[in-house]
Amino acid sequence: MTMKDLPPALADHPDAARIRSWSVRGGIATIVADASGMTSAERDALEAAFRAAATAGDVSEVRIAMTAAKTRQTLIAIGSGKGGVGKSTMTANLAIALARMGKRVGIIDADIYGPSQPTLLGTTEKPVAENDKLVPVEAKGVKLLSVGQLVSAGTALAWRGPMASGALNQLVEGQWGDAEIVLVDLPPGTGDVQLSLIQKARPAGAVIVSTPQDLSLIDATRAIDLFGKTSVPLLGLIENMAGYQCPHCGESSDPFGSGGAEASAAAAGIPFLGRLPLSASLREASDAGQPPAAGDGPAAEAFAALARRILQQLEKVGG
Ligand SMILES: Nc1ncnc2c1ncn2[C@@H]1O[C@H](COP(=O)(O)OP(=O)(O)OP(=O)(O)O)[C@@H](O)[C@H]1O
Repeated sequence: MTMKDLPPALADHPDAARIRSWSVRGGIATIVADASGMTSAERDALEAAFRAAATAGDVSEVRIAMTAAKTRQTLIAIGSGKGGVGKSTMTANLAIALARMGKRVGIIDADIYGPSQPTLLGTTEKPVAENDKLVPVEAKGVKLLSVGQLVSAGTALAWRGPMASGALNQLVEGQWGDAEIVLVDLPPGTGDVQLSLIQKARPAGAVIVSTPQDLSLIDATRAIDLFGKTSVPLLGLIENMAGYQCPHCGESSDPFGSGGAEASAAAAGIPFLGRLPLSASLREASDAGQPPAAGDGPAAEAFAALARRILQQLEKVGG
């Protein structure tokens, strides 16, 4: 019996294209169907619908195997040498910008010192576990698993090496399903927690976020070294809080100097991906769970441009 012999009720099902093989022997029908990209509830519903549609005529028993081609996620680590440079804000907005470009995107918020992604994406939903794996929540079109969803910020802060690594593994090994790109918001710094997370997650590339001050750039160089030592390709450096445009007179100034990040990137031999200015409205919107990348102002365009450059670099390193 071939696919052409599908019973009419099965052939007419809107998801009939998912049927990979069909056979009947001794009154037992066997269906193999592709369940890629479906949630477990959708998968169960489809299995029940196929079973009902196949039970006709000589068929007294239906065996169904739902398979899912595992989407290989491309992980991109977002790191910084020091805290407070806007790494989490950047991660949330880049994820949304990538999603708006049609990518299926996830975020792993591994920042045990300040897991802020739930706030940035405006969600308080907690992930559930299915088959011992955490199922990411959806917010602003992005899948999210965060340390902040598992424990209080104070608890995470007190974690030491193995505990932190164990918890972070749970995030990495979550049910990322059809997500193509997963951004990993790393804890700031270059210690053991970062090292073991990088070794475990094996990101396809890393992006470093820095502010223009010399001290931040020195720390950024340490983060660059960390990825270099662990053989993770550096996709480039983003300069955040670069320059300030006065909301009253419109005049631009560079309180922390200008050109430092570009020079640091050049010295380290990595691409400079672009800059984002210091902006009170960006801070207010981000902290209120309204990422500007989801809107259509100049900030959304700036994040989209950074996201495009990241994809270009990713292609170059074969990620
Ligand atoms: N370009 C910007 N202009 C103004 N404020 C910004 C900008 N980028 C980030 N911020 C603000 O700076 C603060 C720190 O940002 P964020 O939490 O993203 O930094 P971080 O590097 O992830 O810090 P940590 O790793 O310590 O949690 C937040 O209040 C955020 O809204």
